[in-house]
Amino acid sequence: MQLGADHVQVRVPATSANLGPGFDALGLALALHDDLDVRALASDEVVVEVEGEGAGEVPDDETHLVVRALHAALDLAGAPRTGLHLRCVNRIPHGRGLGSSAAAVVAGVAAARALVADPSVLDDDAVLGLASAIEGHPDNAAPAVLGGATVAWGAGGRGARAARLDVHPDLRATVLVPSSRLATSRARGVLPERVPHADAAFNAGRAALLVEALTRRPDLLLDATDDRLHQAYRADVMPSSFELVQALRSHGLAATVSGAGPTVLVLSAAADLDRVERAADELVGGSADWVVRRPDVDTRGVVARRH
Ligand SMILES: Nc1ncnc2c1ncn2[C@@H]1O[C@H](COP(=O)(O)OP(=O)(O)O)[C@@H](O)[C@H]1O
Ligand SMILES: N[C@@H](CCOP(=O)(O)O)C(=O)O
Repeated sequence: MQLGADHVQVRVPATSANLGPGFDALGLALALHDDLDVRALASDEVVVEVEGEGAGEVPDDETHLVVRALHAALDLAGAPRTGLHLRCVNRIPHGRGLGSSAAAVVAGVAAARALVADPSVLDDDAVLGLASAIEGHPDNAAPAVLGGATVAWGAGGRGARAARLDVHPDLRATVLVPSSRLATSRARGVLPERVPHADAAFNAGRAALLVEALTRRPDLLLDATDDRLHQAYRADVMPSSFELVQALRSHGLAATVSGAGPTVLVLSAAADLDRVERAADELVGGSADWVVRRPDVDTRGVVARRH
């Protein structure tokens, strides 16, 4: 397989995984994007420039996450690894539970798909499978690839799979992003090996209800986002986020920890945005530790175009 282009641009969304009860399964794409400009070089040199989130922190060589994913995708497509000039404009905050690492991996794989002569060898299933294998979380990778809301699952030897849901046009997302970071690996490390059967049953029902709430009945969001499988276990490593989720829920708002935290996500109907804003203002308004944002739902997923 040869390359079919030497210059591509990629836009990839942030994602919020779990959405409460859908641990490791449900996710939502948010219109907060990283932009990448990728040029294949004739030499095997790798040059990485980063502006915005992660600048001065992430590697600037072939160990950079985007480059690693791009090279792995070229390998999968049977295309030669190439030198690269990668320029990233990053807006997704790192280590906050908004899927920055999944976005980086999906962007790298999508860039490879746009670079190779025959993109069909890397269809959406292959992109999702490879991205999940590299990053480990199909619940983030799936909405980053497909946009909208997604249900992801591991299909044994067939790798990760996902179904896309069209979210209700009235669904709105508000994120309360703290200044502190929490590595996903740390937040996974505090989870128990086993959970009570009753809690598993509780979450199965709520996750099923959440599909209905996301797509047809936003009025059900408060009940549908309740969870017993991960957030309480993680409270000690993100006490402020856990308290904030509880306080928002006591106001009747569908708040959850976003991904592995510490960002807090509030899902609501458009008509309830004023209530969300007032509660956020009451709870974190004026605090230098929290930024409140209201990204649209991203319906496209990753987009890559050749130049
Ligand atoms: N755009 C990016 N480019 C390079 N590395 C990235 C990028 N985004 C995330 N990473 C890596 O992933 C780490 C964050 O991953 P993780 O702990 O899973 O948090 P998140 O919830 O943001 O995905 C960063 O510290 C960085 O090492
Ligand atoms: N299901 C995972 C999701 C991790 O998302 P991230 O955005 O925090 O990386 C988990 O809850 O561990």
